[in-house]
Amino acid sequence: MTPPVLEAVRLTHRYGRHTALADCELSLPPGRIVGLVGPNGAGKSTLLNLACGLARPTSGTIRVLGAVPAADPAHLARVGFVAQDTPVYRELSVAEHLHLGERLNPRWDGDLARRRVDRAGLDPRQRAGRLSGGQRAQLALALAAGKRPELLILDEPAAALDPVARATFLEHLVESVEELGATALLSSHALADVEQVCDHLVVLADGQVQLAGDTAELLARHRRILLPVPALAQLPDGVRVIHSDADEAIVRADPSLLVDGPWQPVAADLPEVVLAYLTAAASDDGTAAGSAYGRATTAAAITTTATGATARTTTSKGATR
Ligand SMILES: Nc1ncnc2c1ncn2[C@@H]1O[C@H](COP(=O)(O)OP(=O)(O)OP(=O)(O)O)[C@@H](O)[C@H]1O
Repeated sequence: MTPPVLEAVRLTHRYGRHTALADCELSLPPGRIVGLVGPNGAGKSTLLNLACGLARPTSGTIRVLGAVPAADPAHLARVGFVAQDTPVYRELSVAEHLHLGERLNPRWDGDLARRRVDRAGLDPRQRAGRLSGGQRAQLALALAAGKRPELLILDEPAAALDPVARATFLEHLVESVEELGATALLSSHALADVEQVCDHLVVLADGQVQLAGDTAELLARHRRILLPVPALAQLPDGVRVIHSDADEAIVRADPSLLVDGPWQPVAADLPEVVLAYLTAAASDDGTAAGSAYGRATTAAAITTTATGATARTTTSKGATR
């Protein structure tokens, strides 16, 4: 069996008394574009920082490409990281960034980095401080790709971009990952982006993994069922209601279990499945996230369209896990 690119076992990280990740179990297969989604404060950046070796677990373990993250310079060279807000050196030109990349990275592929810069239409003489947000993100992506990483980690790289810049960035990201033959792990609040480019999904909430798997498989295992509420009680064993409201539910089940009954199963899309898990997680705990306020912010923090329109969301009534 191919070894996982990232493996977390009982991974826990605390900031003082605050637990950001609690006993996380995760195993990411290679060759995927993995979407990491969850509301604000879910622990996404913490997980990505641990994967890059920028932080150490409080307890439990995380292994990346078979070793402790940032175990040595050779391991560091195998992981590319695009941090939140895609930081660059404002005073340096695009060409100087590429030169710096060459000086700092033993596996540097100057041709690839230049090709990415050309493809993004960046002027090598332009200072990074004068680039637009979209151009800065493209430069950060070119620099990360130039390392020829086996794992490319990106923390909400497109969050501040307008819809066109975001679509272009995602297109270039997919091209880069294909060219490198790498795995990418990408955190995002935009479910439409994740639906568009990711073939593996991790849903994180309350510092724990709520759902993980290849998107095609997850969609095959979930259905939206339209039903009169009393019919919930008639669902056969093996059907797990993730979330329900007055007249419909998102369930996890082998579709063959749903063939007979007073319900009507229809395909669920990725945003519907994600929102069902997040709403269920928000209503399960006793924190602000479980309150009406928490549910509202959960839904608002997760947008489903590239233009930021908020998804149809449901109440948490009747959720079972
Ligand atoms: N340096 C820190 N010191 C104390 N608490 C922190 C620190 N960094 C993060 N936290 C807390 O840990 C939790 C997880 O934060 P994290 O940034 O990992 O979440 P996130 O899912 O990336 O959120 P967002 O989507 O808002 O970026 C939050 O409650 C946050 O307030």
